[in-house]
Amino acid sequence: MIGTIQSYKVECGAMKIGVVGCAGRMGQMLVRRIVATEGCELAGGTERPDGPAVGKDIGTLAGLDPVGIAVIDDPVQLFAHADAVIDFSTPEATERHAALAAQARTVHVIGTTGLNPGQTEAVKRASQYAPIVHAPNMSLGVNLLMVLVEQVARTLGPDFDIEILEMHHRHKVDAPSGTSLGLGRAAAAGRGVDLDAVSARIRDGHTGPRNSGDIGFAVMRGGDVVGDHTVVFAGEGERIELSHRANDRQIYAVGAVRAALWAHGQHPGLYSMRDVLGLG
Ligand SMILES: NC(=O)C1=CN([C@@H]2O[C@H](COP(=O)(O)OP(=O)(O)OC[C@H]3O[C@@H](n4cnc5c(N)ncnc54)[C@H](OP(=O)(O)O)[C@@H]3O)[C@@H](O)[C@H]2O)C=CC1
Ligand SMILES: O=C(O)C1=N[C@H](C(=O)O)C[C@H](O)C1
Repeated sequence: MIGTIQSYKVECGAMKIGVVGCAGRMGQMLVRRIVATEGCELAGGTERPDGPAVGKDIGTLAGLDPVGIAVIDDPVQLFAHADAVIDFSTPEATERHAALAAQARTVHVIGTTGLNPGQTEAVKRASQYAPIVHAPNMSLGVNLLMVLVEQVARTLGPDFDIEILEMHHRHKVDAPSGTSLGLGRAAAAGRGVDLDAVSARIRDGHTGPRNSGDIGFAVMRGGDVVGDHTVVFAGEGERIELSHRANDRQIYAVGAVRAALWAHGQHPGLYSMRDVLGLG
């Protein structure tokens, strides 16, 4: 185990927010956002044991001036010390972190995607003891898109086929994206069906015609694309497309810090960005 926690004070009485996976693409964004946000104080950050960032200054890693806090590899310390911990890491790490949040009664904001059903269930169990915000996408735009998709799916009904397309950068490891699956759940809710019963995630070879009522997914990976999502409603003679394009990861960090501030003082429970943003 390396390092100890010593907060970087922004202002007295500020909310102490820690970042697990603080050297990652999102981790660095989050560190910058916390330091820049009034009412927040950077509580520290972790990386996995033996990770190359352990022991380095968190601020320097995020492209800031040094903040005098070294990256540690012990999440127990971080969860005990922080008021909230933001987690954009891996499904395995997130499952362990949720148990620590429950133990320490610390707010846990989870952006990690690709959790399997067991890991999702573990997060749900942990939320009996701590406020947890879990969302596959923290941006205002995407969460609004989810509301619109549900409304459009409800209005159009089954005559319109629903297909969900996404493109992400070459480093992304899970597919379809958590956001695509969230959009699929929104469309399924609009239609009053269970997504698992209607989702078509792989098409290859002689597939036969499209099953009526399916919600289809298509995935592209390449370059440095931050995150593009389109929901297509294809009918006879016309097509509606609802799209969101992310140009900057900052939108996710803004949402995650907002979620941490919102969840502070909430009762234990599992919350979504719809709760945070008041989108119903
Ligand atoms: N909800 C949302 O709005 C968004 C969600 N995401 C999701 O966030 C997750 C992370 O994405 P991204 O930042 O691009 O990925 P990165 O791989 O860049 O970052 C993840 C970081 O977590 C670290 N990590 C791995 N295991 C542990 C551990 N046990 N303890 C602490 N840190 C650990 C990784 O270290 P190492 O590389 O050494 O393994 C890495 O630095 C993905 O699931 C992605 O889909 C992304 C953007 C927006
Ligand atoms: O890995 C990413 O980058 C992103 N992941 C999230 C997802 O899986 O939906 C959110 C966003 O699209 C970026």
